[in-house]
Amino acid sequence: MRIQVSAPAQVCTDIQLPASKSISNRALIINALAKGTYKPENLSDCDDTNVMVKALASQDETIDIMAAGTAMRFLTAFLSVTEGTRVITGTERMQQRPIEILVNALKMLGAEIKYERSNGFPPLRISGKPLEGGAISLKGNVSSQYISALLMIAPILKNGLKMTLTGDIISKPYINLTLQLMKDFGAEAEWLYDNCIEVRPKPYTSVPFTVESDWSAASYWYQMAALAPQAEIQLNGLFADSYQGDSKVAELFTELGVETIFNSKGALLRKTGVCCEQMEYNFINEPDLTQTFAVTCAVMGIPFRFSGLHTLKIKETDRIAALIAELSKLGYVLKETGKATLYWDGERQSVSETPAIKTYEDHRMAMAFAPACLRIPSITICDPQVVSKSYPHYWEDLTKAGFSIQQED
Ligand SMILES: O=C(O)C1=C[C@@H](OP(=O)(O)O)[C@@H](O)[C@H](O)C1
Ligand SMILES: C=C(OP(=O)(O)O)C(=O)O
Repeated sequence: MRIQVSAPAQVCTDIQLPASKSISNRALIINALAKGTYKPENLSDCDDTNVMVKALASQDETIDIMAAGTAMRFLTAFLSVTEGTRVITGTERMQQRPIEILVNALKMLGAEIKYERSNGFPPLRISGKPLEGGAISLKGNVSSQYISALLMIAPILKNGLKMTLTGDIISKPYINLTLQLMKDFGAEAEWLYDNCIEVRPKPYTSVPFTVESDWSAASYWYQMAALAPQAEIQLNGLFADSYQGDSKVAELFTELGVETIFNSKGALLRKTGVCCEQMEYNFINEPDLTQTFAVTCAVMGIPFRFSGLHTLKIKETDRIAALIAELSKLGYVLKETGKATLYWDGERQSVSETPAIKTYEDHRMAMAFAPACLRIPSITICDPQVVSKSYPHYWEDLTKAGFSIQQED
């Protein structure tokens, strides 16, 4: 299926964003480990959270988490300390996303995990049992989800956990998000040094918990505010003092002419008309914002240099290759250096007459490219249903904001 998206003359709207899937999935795991009496409130209704809810409720031998990286990694650790033998699997792409660093760390702690197909990749067969804990060391430069997964089970390990991370730590705000939620549920967990975290053996306590709106989802509305000739967008459920690292988007978009005014309902986005001439940023802490900024800058004609993109190749798709391929259809020639950097120096080429943007089973490709129609007559997005991974009502929200969405054959 494909849709053709075209833009309204201005974007003035009030949007209830989806809840954060990162927070939802952490709250669900921690609440299960706390044997919680309260159910976390305002859970996301996206695919990645739905698979987690289902996995935690089901007694089936096989758990299919589809495309949800957090569910795969968090449940691998959770099942290692939960009685019973289960097989955990996911989509074809999930079976290509590495998990060896996490599996090896869990095995060092005594876990029983076997690869069902290829070494280093899901599906996994896990036989859960109580683990002792202790000191481990693992790479911190591949996915922070491995670290979050280990941290969340640490309070219930007999000796707690002392974790040393090697290499440059990537996606650190997500590790801090995990520590924050753990503490909200009564855990004692702290950074001891820049590369070492200690978690005491102290069981979680069940507490009422409400999930915030998703700042990564908010980024597409910032994009619309930057690209629209006129815009005033109210995003509900966001907080200035957020748990999420992607709240950095508010500061970053000031460079692209959007200011944020926090109010009792959330954040109000307004145009300032003041933009930078070029943008340089290291996305090591906010990898999920890269597509938003690459598309926005290109379409605004702002050359950019984005570094710290090591992890983009192992996400829902190779996001660097996908950005280069799809932005070329809109006439922008992006280049990649060997050093995990993607840049655009202003080079243009002829535009496809009817650009149809492929989404490669990646929700963020669909969500980041659709707003480009604010600067071109219309854009076609292939397989638009991918947005359900994190933002199921994205197209409904665009329609509410005045965009026209036509299904193509
Ligand atoms: O812990 C999390 O909730 C996430 C961590 C990040 O992954 P990496 O740590 O693999 O970069 C991010 O890209 C993902 O969307 C969500
Ligand atoms: C990378 C992402 O998700 P995950 O790794 O959890 O599949 C994402 O949502 O952009």
